[in-house]
Amino acid sequence: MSFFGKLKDRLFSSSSKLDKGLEEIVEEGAEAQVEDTPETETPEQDAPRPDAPQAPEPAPEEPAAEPEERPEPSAPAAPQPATPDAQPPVAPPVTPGMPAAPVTPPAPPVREETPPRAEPAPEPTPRPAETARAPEPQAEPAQKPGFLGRIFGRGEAAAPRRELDDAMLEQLEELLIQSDMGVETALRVTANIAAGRMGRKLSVPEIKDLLAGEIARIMEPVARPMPIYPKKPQVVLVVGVNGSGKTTTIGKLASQFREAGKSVVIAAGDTFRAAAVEQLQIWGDRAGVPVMTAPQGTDPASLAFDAMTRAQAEGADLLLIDTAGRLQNRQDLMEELSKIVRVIRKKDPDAPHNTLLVLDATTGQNAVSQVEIFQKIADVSGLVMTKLDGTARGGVLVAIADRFGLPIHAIGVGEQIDDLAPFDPEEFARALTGAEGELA
Ligand SMILES: Nc1nc2c(ncn2[C@@H]2O[C@H](COP(=O)(O)OP(=O)(O)OP(=O)(O)O)[C@@H](O)[C@H]2O)c(=O)[nH]1
Repeated sequence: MSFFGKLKDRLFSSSSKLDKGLEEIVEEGAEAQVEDTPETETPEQDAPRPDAPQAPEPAPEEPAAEPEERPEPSAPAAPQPATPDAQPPVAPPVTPGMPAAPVTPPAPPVREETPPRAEPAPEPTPRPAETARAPEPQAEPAQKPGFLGRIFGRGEAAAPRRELDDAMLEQLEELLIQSDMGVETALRVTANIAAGRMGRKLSVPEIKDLLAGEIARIMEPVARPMPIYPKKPQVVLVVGVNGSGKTTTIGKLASQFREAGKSVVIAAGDTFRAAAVEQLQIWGDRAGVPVMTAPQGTDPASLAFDAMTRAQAEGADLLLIDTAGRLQNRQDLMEELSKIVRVIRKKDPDAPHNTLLVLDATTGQNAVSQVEIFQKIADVSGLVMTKLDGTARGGVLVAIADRFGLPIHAIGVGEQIDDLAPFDPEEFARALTGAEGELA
């Protein structure tokens, strides 16, 4: 099984939730009109056809309403020409399109870059929402006749279809909101799906493909591997609430970097919790990477300074610093993090070169407020979303991408050391929606 096949299998179970919801929505208004393909298989040039009588019968429950009252649909879910500028998000050996790294599998979800700091974090975050909106509505048929041929019925058998009207759009919005996609994003996605399709009859697989296309479009701009600089050591500060998966992610990253030929040092910066330090030591052993610890209660900044000194002395490529995640006392945490930063900057004014925020997908919308908070207390440069395996709440990543535009460097898809995968927007969109066809 290919890497991505495996990933898809393990990637969360949101699709089952969406699946069920979509089936209910379509079946609710579905006509048993199965053989009425003539109307649907040759969609006219995309002009909204609110009044177009679609099928001989039975009449749709509600006449398709004017699309105007929806948030302005800006992008037809027109087939994207595979985002010409989309870079392969990560550098796993099996990722198509990546320059075959000299290093062998599994390469870390990182990318070699030249300039130190300065640019990476605040990358001109084109609001993905904006980017997500395709420039202009274009006529679908002209772009993907094969896809439309399939979507609109040619030779397709008995999939129930429902005419796309306002009521159905509202239900779709609701479903997406329930899938943790957030209100704004859900509205935008459904508006884009509606563009040029009002009055058309859609089946569940078609809606999934459309949804997946919209989601992939939102996620593409943020799918970026962690930049790697020629700085020694490159300092990566790892932040996030307790239990989000920081320790595990540090272990997985350390292992991947090592396999990619980098020398790594880990600093166990959550010095107040003995258990956290022990866990990190276990992960360090697994990854074959030294873990610097300090007696319980030591000032984390002092440990970070020592770790920096050691990493510099040893010429280490990377220093991964774990931190505490006690948001209960935000002020303390903020001071602790700023002190760590102040201290390591004495050794390297550009450090930390990356500040990774680790988020737990199972917390749903809570992850959104964690991004907000950590952006305030730390200069977050990128995200890792953990526990996407087996949760039905992966939709929150779409909301986060749409709202914050922070790069998503990697995703956690299990508890084992190699369960850190590069973030692939299309794969993610398919897994989230259960889409199997060509993405619109
Ligand atoms: N299924 C799954 N479990 C994960 C993943 N990442 C981490 N976990 C589990 O989540 C739990 C918490 O992970 P930790 O790495 O200890 O989290 P932490 O943020 O370091 O937590 P503290 O040590 O309390 O600060 C552990 O049981 C991990 O095995 C993932 O991607 N998938």
